[in-house]
Amino acid sequence: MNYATRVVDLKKIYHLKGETVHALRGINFDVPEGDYVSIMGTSGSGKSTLLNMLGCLDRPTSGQVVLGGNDTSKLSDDQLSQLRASRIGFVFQSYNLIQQLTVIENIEVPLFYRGNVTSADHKRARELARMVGLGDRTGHRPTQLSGGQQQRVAVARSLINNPDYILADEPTGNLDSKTTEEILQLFETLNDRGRTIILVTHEDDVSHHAKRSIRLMDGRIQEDHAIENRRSANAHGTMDTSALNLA
Ligand SMILES: Nc1ncnc2c1ncn2[C@@H]1O[C@H](COP(=O)(O)OP(=O)(O)OP(=O)(O)O)[C@@H](O)[C@H]1O
Repeated sequence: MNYATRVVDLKKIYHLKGETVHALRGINFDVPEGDYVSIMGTSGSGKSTLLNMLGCLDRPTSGQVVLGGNDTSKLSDDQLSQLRASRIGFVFQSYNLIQQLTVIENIEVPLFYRGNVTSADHKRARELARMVGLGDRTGHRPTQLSGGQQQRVAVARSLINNPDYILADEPTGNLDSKTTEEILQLFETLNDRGRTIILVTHEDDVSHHAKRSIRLMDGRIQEDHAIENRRSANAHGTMDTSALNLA
């Protein structure tokens, strides 16, 4: 089996004003390619800390995050940034788009970390814009878009480098219920097409769209199980995903 990522005995200790905080106390799990995992847990259980490790944004105190066969703990900061830019797609609650850039330019942002942008890249960015239903908005700037449309730009941006997985941090936290369904439909369709998704949420409704749920408690995995009676967002979605096979 091929794995998008493997997490081995991951520990993170913070030292703050003489106090020691065990944020992660030995986390183990594998994410096979094509999985759709939701990570849940109460406030302070370690979700953000784990997300930072999965996104190679911070280093563990001990243990490993293995990404595409690379033990990330052995990489330099530069190698880690390179890996992050090329192998992980990020979607954040607050979209994190650049206000001065158009839809297409925002989708292309991760390419600049990689180096030159080719005409094939421009074509792919346009295909991704179309895929998320924004083919007629490519010249718009974020302020001219609704929250749901901005999040669609972020999803397209997360795919531009063909990442090993999409890491989504409360991606629907700022959206109303109808738009939440649209974004979840998009994730579902992406996952149906083989994309691996790891999503952090505190909402049961959102979690139930995933295939698998990992629940953290006090820095440990409390539960890791397949989701029965998965909820499908398709019934409510209005997004044109016909171009997905181009991605
Ligand atoms: N930079 C830091 N320095 C010190 N302690 C930290 C730091 N970041 C997190 N912690 C502590 O680590 C523990 C886990 O925090 P974390 O932010 O990972 O939890 P969380 O599950 O994401 O919480 P929330 O849902 O509230 O965002 C908490 O006790 C927190 O106070």
